[in-house]
This record gives sequence, C-alpha cells and structure tokens, in this order.
Amino acid sequence: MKKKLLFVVNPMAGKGAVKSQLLGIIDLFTKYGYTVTVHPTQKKSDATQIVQKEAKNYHMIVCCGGDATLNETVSGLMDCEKRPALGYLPAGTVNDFASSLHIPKNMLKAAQTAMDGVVFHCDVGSFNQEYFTYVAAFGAFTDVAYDTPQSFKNVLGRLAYFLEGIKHLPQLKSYRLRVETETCVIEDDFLFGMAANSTSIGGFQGMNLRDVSMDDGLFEVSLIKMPENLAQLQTLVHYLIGLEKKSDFVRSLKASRIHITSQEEVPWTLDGEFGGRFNQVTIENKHKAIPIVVGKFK
Ligand SMILES: Nc1ncnc2c1ncn2[C@@H]1O[C@H](COP(=O)(O)OP(=O)(O)OP(=O)(O)O)[C@@H](O)[C@H]1O
Repeated sequence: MKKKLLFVVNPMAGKGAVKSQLLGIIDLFTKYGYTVTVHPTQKKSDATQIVQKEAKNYHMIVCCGGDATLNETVSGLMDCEKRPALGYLPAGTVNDFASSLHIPKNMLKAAQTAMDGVVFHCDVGSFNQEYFTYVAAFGAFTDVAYDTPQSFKNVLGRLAYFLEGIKHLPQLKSYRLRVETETCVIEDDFLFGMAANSTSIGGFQGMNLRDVSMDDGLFEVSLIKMPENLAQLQTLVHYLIGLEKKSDFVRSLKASRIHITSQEEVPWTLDGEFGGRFNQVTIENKHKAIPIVVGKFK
C-alpha cells in the first residue's frame, strides 16, 4: 500500500509564494512514494479542523504557510491520539520557528527536508484551551507582529518588528501581575513577558534564547519590568537588540508550568497572532508532543 501524505497549504501566506512551487513540491513527495492529498486552507482555523478530522488517515502531514498555519496544524495534531510526523514548509515572512528547527527558508528545499530530514519530538505549549509552537507573549511589542504591514515586513524582515516596537515605546503600558511557576512566585509591574520555545523571537536577539532546547520540557520565560526613565529604557533596548548581555529590568527563568493572574485583562499573542485578553492564564509545556521532521542539526 502506498504511503499517504496530507499537504495542508495556506495559499495566501507570504503573498501566495507557494503557488509557483506547488507542482514541484507535489512531484517531490510523489517521488518519495507518497500519494498526496492537497488541502488549500479556505479560512482561519481550517488547517486545525482538517488535521483534527483527517490526520488519523495519513502517514505524514506537511503544512505550508506562515507561523499561524503551523500553529493551526499543530493545534489540530494535539487533538489527535496518534500523531503522524509533521513536515513544515515556511511561507511566511519571519518564520522564527523554522529557523530554530533548521528548516530551509526555500520551499522546495524545505520539502526535501520533510522527506529526508530527521524526526524531532518537539515541545508544544498549551495556553488555557489553545496551543502555541514557539511563543506566548503579552504586553508591549506583542501587537507588533500583527500590526506591522505585510509590505513593511517583507522589505525589512526581522528588523521591522523591532522598529515597529520602538514606535510604540512612548505609549508603553505595564501590568501588575502575579506569576507562579514550579520554582517561584513573582509579583511586579511588567511591560512585557513571554514563554518561548524557540531560539529567535521576532528578531530580538537578547532574552537568553541562544542555548534554548526545544525538547527539554521547559520554556524560557522572560519578564520585563517597567523602566522609570529614558536612560533605563535605553539600556533595556540595548539588551533587547543584543548589545548588552545583562539587564536589571529583565527577569529570565525556565519553567514547565506558569500561572499568571492580574486584576485587569492582559492582551496576549500566540505565535505572533492575537490570542485574546485574559486575567488568568495557565501555560504548560507538553513535552515532546509533536514529531516534526527537521534539518539534521542534532
Ligand atoms: N484561504 C485563506 N484566505 C485568507 N486567510 C487564510 C486562508 N487560509 C488561511 N488563512 C489564515 O491566514 C492567516 C495568516 O496565515 P499565515 O501566518 O500562515 O501567513 P502569513 O501571515 O503570510 O505569515 P506570517 O504571519 O508568518 O508572515 C492565518 O490566520 C490563517 O488561518
């Protein structure tokens, strides 16, 4: 019996970049012995629904799109009892997660990796009832990814996120939070916070993400306190862009479970998309939850 592959494609991602590559990609999968079913996603959450329903009938799932399509596909797989291997062809603008997993940016090369790469059992985050693959974040900067115009992102790439963030600095707002992990309880006013499972987030090079492992069952948690004046703000920005190694305003720790409560509702993003406003959030690391085919880096 031939192996069956479900290819979930967001035709709109990255300005429709996949369209000219589609035949070459399907041809490659076929050469590797797969019968390919292509599902072009029709709307938000379509990838989740098709994967929830169909994954059990396939030997492999490959998704193609930006970070949101990967998130939706992974969310669908998380609801399956048996999870087939997942391949990922990045078609978005920043593709933080693909870089972390050594998946090539070129779609045809990424398709080759999906066929002959290695299976890596990657951690996934649960966030209340949702999932994220590489980052859940709140506060300043978190609206940057979805506020930045597509054309601006394409021209400036990762730097766009940072520049857009700077624009928002004068309106910075902090949130009074109680953060509980398995090792500590912290109460303070925070400007920004994130639980990350990736070696690079939206172009920010700081935040202690360089020696991150994506299968250790732990998130890298960074919490940024509110600077009191411009000089302090400048040292913080230097830290965020990698010019300083330490910052008094950043608290970094590792945790597998994080519970955050606040009086007022805090806006969150999950993998760069708006995730809702909450005054209670529970984030848990689902250790080695997804078998994803990656470049040979281990
Ligand atoms: N046919 C479609 N038409 C419009 N939107 C779609 C369609 N299929 C999927 N979507 C939605 O498009 C949104 C963006 O998808 P995705 O992140 O994959 O692409 P992108 O925005 O180009 O990438 P990035 O954000 O990484 O630059 C997601 O919310 C997804 O659910």
